[in-house]
Amino acid sequence: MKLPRLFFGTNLKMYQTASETAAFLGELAQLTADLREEPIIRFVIPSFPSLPAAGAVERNGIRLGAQNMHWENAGQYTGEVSPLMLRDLGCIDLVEIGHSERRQLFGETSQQCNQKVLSALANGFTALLCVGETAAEKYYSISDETLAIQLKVGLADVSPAEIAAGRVWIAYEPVWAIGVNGKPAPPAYVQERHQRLRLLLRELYPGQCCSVPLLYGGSVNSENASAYIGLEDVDGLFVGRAAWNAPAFDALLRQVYAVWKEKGGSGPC
Ligand SMILES: O=C[C@H](O)COP(=O)(O)O
Repeated sequence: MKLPRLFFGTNLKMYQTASETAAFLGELAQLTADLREEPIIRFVIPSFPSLPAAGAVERNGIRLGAQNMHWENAGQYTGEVSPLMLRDLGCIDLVEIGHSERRQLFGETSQQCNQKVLSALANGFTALLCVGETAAEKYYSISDETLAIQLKVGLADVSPAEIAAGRVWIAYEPVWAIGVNGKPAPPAYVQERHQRLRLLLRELYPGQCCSVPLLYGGSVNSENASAYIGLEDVDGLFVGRAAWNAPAFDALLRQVYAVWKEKGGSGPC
């Protein structure tokens, strides 16, 4: 069985003001309007303050996400944003959880990611759970162990029904491959990790793992994107720097879509 859609989106991290985000999204919506009826899920994940402005833009089906979320609806958590606050905006489709910058720089644990995943699902959002090993974990050949822990803990108590509904996405992003100092991962290495993640999902959710798209992220650009999306177990790409202006996002998406169609869709499961 193949996943019937290509997943392609960007995380804007702590870049772009609200007005810049709205301009980016508006241009992107126009450029990619003809792709709306294609089997592609396009998504953009701006900063919190940009979400209302982004929500007001005509997006032509581009989904909008938040970069993080607390698991409680309200409470004494200075500086945090609750699911209730995101729901109230009325424009959020997905919530990104456990990006390596959150785990590495702000000490987020897999248990906290799990609370966020459960809360995101309970609040009607799609949960985009990010997993990835550090350079040290790779050096000690424990990448798969790290990924298994992050996945199993992150998805604890997520029901097969939630999985079947397609409301959990996984992004594999090796920490050492992300950002300006990142080193692009060899495609064969990415395929091995994705295959292991798929096997793990199959064990956790027999018969349902096809409903979970596996996205790859980390220094994706026009040079390497075709190789990554051509991999058997890569269902989509989660891009940073290379997709932060609308023409670049659009061009990369079209390049990737052509390769994805050539390989006959995503999967197998
Ligand atoms: O969320 C996106 C990733 O962190 C990838 O960022 P990058 O493509 O700039 O390395």
